[in-house]
Amino acid sequence: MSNNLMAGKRGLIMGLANDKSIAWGIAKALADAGAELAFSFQGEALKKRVGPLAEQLGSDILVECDVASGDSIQTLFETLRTHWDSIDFVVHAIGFSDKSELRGRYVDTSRENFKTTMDISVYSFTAVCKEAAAMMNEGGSLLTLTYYGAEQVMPHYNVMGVAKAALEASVMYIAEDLGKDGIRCNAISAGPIKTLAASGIGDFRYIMKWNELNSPLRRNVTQEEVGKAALYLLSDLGSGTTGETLHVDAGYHVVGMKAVDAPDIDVVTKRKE
Ligand SMILES: NC(=O)c1ccc[n+]([C@@H]2O[C@H](COP(=O)([O-])OP(=O)(O)OC[C@H]3O[C@@H](n4cnc5c(N)ncnc54)[C@H](O)[C@@H]3O)[C@@H](O)[C@H]2O)c1
Repeated sequence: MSNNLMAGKRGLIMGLANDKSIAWGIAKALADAGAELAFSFQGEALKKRVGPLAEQLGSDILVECDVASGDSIQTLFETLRTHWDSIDFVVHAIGFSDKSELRGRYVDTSRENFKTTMDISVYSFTAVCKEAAAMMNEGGSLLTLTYYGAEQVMPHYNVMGVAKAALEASVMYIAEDLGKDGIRCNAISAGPIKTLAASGIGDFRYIMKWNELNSPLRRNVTQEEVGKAALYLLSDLGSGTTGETLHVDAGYHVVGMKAVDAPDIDVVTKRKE
């Protein structure tokens, strides 16, 4: 399904860990639409995974960046400037929390993990947007990834839910700050997808099954579907949209109660095992 929606556009993908990452679904859709891509990766250990994937999409700009460090974010953009004069888009597909706190009660969250979760999952997007905007012209587009746990309580999502609520609020404030320069800022609220980060969330299989049985489309979404929505928000198709959190969740966010045709989840789980 190739198209030219991103022809002539250059952008940075942050948060690619492997071919299950949401960032991979987005990167593929953008490359397919003609975008030129650069990738950042968290640490040396990930380089050997991210390198071959970037190569598959014709990219040879690979820069290490740990978003916990302001210097590292600055170095990333300085390095990008040595390759490109300007940038058209950034995808921020990064989140982190201590997985021992992604189960049990939110009320037990430690101060230390609260701060780390907010720093990596929320502040980093703001810091990245500031650096990216300085390299962007009118028409620039910034995108982050969020989850429904920001709006409603989801089992085990705990402090990540609080962080995603803050991230969605950041999207609105960034949209206002940068809108005057013709730069847009949006989020995609993706339904549950089996990735490395998701495997840290308690009972994730149960959450996936519940969504599959109860979302209006009666299935889960794929990385590719998130990629298509990202293409809309990052290309000129989305030129009138900013400050938005777009749900790509098979419609799950509109549901208020278990579907009448959804079987009892315990029965399903037992039948599978
Ligand atoms: N998988 C889901 O069900 C789901 C649903 C909605 C939203 N999201 C969000 O999508 C985004 C991408 O996650 P994913 O599910 O693709 O998992 P993933 O594990 O593939 O990606 C998470 C990425 O975050 C990066 N990261 C973590 N700490 C970092 C740091 N300090 N510096 C730089 N990078 C760091 C990791 O290196 C990894 O590449 C996250 O924000 C996640 O919360 C995921």
